[in-house]
Amino acid sequence: MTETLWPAPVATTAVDATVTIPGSKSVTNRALILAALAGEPSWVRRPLRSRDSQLMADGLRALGVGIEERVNNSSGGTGGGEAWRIIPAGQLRGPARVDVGNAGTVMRFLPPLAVLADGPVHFDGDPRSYERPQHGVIDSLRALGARIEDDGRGGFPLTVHGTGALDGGTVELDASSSSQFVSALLLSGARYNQGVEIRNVGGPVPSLPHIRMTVDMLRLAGAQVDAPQDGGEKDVWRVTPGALLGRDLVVEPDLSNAAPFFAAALVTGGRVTVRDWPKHTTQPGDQLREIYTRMGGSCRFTDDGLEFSGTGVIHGIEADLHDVGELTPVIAAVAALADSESHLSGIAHLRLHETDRLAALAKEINDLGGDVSETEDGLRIRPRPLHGGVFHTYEDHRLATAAAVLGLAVPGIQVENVATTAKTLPDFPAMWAALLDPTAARD
Ligand SMILES: O=C(O)C1=C[C@@H](OP(=O)(O)O)[C@@H](O)[C@H](O)C1
Ligand SMILES: C=C(OP(=O)(O)O)C(=O)O
Repeated sequence: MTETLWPAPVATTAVDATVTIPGSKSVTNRALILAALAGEPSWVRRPLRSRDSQLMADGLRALGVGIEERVNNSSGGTGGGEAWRIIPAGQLRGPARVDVGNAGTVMRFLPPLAVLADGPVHFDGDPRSYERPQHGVIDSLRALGARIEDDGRGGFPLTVHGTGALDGGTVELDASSSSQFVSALLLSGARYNQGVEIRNVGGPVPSLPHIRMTVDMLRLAGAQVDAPQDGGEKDVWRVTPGALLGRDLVVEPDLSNAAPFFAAALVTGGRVTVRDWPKHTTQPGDQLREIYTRMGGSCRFTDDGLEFSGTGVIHGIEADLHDVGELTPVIAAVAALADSESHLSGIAHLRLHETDRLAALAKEINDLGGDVSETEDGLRIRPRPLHGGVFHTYEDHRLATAAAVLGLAVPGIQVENVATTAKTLPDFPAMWAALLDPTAARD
């Protein structure tokens, strides 16, 4: 097979740009699920339009949900731009076929909703979807009363035999490999006859901010939720049965996708502003403010958004990224350009993400002359002078953006399959070019 290679542009001067980052994947896909389960239509404004959100929208459409994509709507409130009108199905329908791609949110969030369809829903996805853990969703749904046929190993392809309703109740699971198991059951749980109570009996759950996002969004849709974040029992989440309200929601920019753009400020000693950075958010990307500051940058809120400045000197970092694992690839790239060693921990679960991210980062950075080793639960990164070469991305959007960050400082990096960024950031190569072109960046 021939490789498609993208020459990562080198920064010849310090960047100085203001960037609009498309909507959050995690917020968009939760908003779509909650709108599909609501008792009335909803608006989702400034949604992310990417492979993962398109897969979610197509999956819901297959189940009978109406999703009208409108550009420049004038139906009021929050200004122009894109808005999706979501019309719940009344009765979700089967038979249906759903492609989950390699989208964790689609593969985990849709089966719990499909149990409410009135017929079989067949799920399949990319080869990697066969390897990513699904047991926390499938075994739990079975324990709550659902009939599911799988591949014999508890994963995709699988068929959920929807019967229009699910008893629900209490379920124990091991959510140490993905927070998405908990979010998935909570999101649909309000529509189960007895609601759902989820008890994690495994190790610590990663990505807790993403569960907070689920809880907050459920509450805003009118659901009653108990969660450890509010003093509830540790490792127990509960949603009471009830109708969900339609909402009019503006999706925040995807703060995790801001990671490479702020990294450009750090690496080049420049300045990048991300527009519309929320003052309060459950997105894990908000922790970039603290992490990149520890690495030598500084940030401040301006009238436009959040401005990050770098000096060109980057410090290594000791960081437990258990809560914010999806930031790891870009942080690892920045760390490889630092003036001292870094140790990233708490991220063993990244071996089960889009690819084995720990192995991939170590191999690809080392192939450029780096010195990265895998630890039991993370990476040790010792900065070395790097050289050009092909950086493989393993169909992982965040590997591609990490490679682009390295390319700012290291001439001759060729990124294989940069198009994989379309999972959450379809216009990445054009956005990156605009970042580096002062006239385009001053938009
Ligand atoms: O619920 C979500 O939207 C997400 C939860 C996290 O998954 P894990 O808990 O599997 O890491 C995160 O890494 C992923 O990018 C998005
Ligand atoms: C882990 C990620 O995605 P997914 O939703 O597919 O789990 C990610 O975006 O970094």
